[in-house]
Amino acid sequence: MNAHTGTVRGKERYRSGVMEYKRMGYWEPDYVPKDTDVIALFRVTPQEGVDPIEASAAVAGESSTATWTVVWTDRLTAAEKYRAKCYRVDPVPGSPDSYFAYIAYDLDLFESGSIANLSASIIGNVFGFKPLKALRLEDMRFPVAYVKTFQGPATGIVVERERLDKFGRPLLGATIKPKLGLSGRNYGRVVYEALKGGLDFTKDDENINSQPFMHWRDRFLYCMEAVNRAQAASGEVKGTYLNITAGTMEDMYERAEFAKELGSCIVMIDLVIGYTAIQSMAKWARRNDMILHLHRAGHSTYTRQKSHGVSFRVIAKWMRLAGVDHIHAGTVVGKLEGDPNTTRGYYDVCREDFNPMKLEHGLFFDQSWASLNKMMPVASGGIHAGQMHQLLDLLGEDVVLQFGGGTIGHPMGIAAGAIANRVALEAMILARNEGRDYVHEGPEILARAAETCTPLKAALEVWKDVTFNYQSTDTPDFVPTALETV
Ligand SMILES: O=C(COP(=O)(O)O)[C@H](O)[C@H](O)COP(=O)(O)O
Ligand SMILES: [Mg+2]
Repeated sequence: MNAHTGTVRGKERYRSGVMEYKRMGYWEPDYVPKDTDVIALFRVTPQEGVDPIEASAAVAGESSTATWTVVWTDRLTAAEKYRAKCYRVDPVPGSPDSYFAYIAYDLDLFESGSIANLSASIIGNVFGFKPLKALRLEDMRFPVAYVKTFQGPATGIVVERERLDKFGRPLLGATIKPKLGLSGRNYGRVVYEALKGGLDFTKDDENINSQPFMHWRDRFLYCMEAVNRAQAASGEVKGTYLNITAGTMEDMYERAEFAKELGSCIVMIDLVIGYTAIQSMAKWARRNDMILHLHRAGHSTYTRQKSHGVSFRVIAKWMRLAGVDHIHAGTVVGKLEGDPNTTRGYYDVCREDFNPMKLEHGLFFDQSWASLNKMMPVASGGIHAGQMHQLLDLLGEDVVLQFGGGTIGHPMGIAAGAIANRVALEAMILARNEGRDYVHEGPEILARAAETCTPLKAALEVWKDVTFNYQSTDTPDFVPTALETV
């Protein structure tokens, strides 16, 4: 036995019976993670009376090689290597019942290029484990050797901008509303008005697939007619995310092929199709020069609560590996959950070559992306033209700003809604480029632009009081404090 860790070794280790996970070798406080290890950080809330170290070692055990009892067949394997090692357990600041457990996994535990395999290990069983009251996967660090086994975003931000011929500003989009019920022809009219008015993209909603009121082929045909007409009218490249989500892979491929045949530059999938389907579509998108938009439909069922589930930063990392080009990543100011600091961390995962550890943004590890393409984050959900200065400040330039209600709900019509958003954006970009303090002067810059743009004036008037100021549920655990000097 190792006196320091309590790990049992030799013949005793494999005596039949039940042994604590920490004694079986899943707790190794002296372990220094290798550059090639995958690392996972869990927020562990043990049941009352359960030792946090044992609870964390159990997570390491059950997410790698262990079961509830000693098995002699371990001896037929390189068990010491394959065992995941919990090497650090820290109390969570301000939360006396939970602990951050750092667990290292040898690279050989994972199949190359498979999110399904990775997630089956890391989140496969452990979330239902009885000694734990709750468990959350907060963050992961992937070694370069593993990152390189994935394709990464099919197109990437740089090539997307080149294909669209749009530079130096965020892209503008809109989700077609109402979400359900429009016929193909009326749907196409909304797309046309929004694109002709000045948006770059329109988008199917997450639950628009092929319903009795509008079969998918009708939607694709009318939408692409709208795109082509709007391109001709504006002289700009336009796109509409045709949602190819369907009940089977065969149906998805059929829809994707039809979108391509009609000349679409972009297709869309929902997160609910599953990791393997997402990776298949990313490969299809790469082969077919298509931008791949991902709507994170369903994510809040497991990402929103801090004590249990999977942080969206982990989903964002998995999706960059899996190879989507666009990912919904939050708006901060809109109608859906999004703490500014936590959201900033997601955006960094999408857009940086290298993420330095930044606890105040929820990033627990340095992460190199090894030249994988960057993902374009998409800000969508309850945003409007009056927030343009905040959106530019909080989310930056490489982002799609998507105004669904904030385009289609405009009192003067859909095209006017699009004009309002485009003029607000261009006024703000101009102010930024002129070096003005556009964050503080934002309302004034918008009001000035509205003097010569009636649609913007109407948008500012109708949505002037709309804010969504609620408490965030997913805030970082660490805040920077000023260093005291004497
Ligand atoms: O339909 C919308 C937004 O419509 P609107 O612009 O009218 O509010 C999107 O599905 C949500 O933004 C998704 O949320 P998230 O982007 O956070 O995943
Ligand atoms: Mg939606």
